[in-house]
Amino acid sequence: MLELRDITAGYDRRSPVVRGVSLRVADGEAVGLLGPSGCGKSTLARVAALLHRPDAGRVVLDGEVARGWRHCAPRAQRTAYGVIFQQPRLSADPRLRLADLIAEPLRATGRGREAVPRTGELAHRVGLGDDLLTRRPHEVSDGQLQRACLARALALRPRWLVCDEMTAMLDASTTAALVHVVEEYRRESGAGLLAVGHDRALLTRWCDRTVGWAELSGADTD
Ligand SMILES: Nc1ncnc2c1ncn2[C@@H]1O[C@H](COP(=O)(O)OP(=O)(O)OP(=O)(O)O)[C@@H](O)[C@H]1O
Repeated sequence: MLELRDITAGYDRRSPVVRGVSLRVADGEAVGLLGPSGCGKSTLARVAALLHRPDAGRVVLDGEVARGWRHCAPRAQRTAYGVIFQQPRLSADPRLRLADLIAEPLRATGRGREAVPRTGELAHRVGLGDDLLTRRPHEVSDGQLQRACLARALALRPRWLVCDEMTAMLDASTTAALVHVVEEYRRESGAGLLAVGHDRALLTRWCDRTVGWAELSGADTD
């Protein structure tokens, strides 16, 4: 279970963007979080993935209260997540070839020896041809780079996926392909999913249930 308990978070303690929000994602469940632009969905998603320390409240991951954030999170908790953001160019090191980008989490956790076979397998899973793996981010399209970012997110076989507007920049066929990859992975691994977005039709189709920001926060938006 991934639990967000009474989370207050933001960038200025005097005016938090997330106020007293609670949300649970059960093991293996896919929850869609809908809300208008700027309401705080990404901030909450980053808190859920231990990437942003909340001002108040708790994140409880598989029964354990999270006490560290970003690089200070315990490795077992950090590596329990695969996170995919809206803009792949902001989350990809421009110097890395796609193969190295995909293998980054393996190398960072001392599993570099698995990198070559796993990279091939992951690239195949997300539909990236071998010819693209030697290119750098500026030499591929947004959709191709997002495929690589999804492969990277799956590299450590996470128990939880957090997709923050993963498909917002993509066309319909790439969107369908990436959602399919996530669902295929979830079927075989039992991973849970928190998918954030503002496309109601997509999230309703994709997730077991969707919740609106207003239901979480009592705000009158959504
Ligand atoms: N690093 C930051 N520093 C200061 N304010 C920020 C920062 N990131 C986001 N904000 C502000 O926090 C609020 C919530 O932003 P957030 O990105 O969480 O919203 P969102 O619901 O995900 O929006 P969108 O759907 O447009 O991505 C916005 O008003 C935004 O301007």
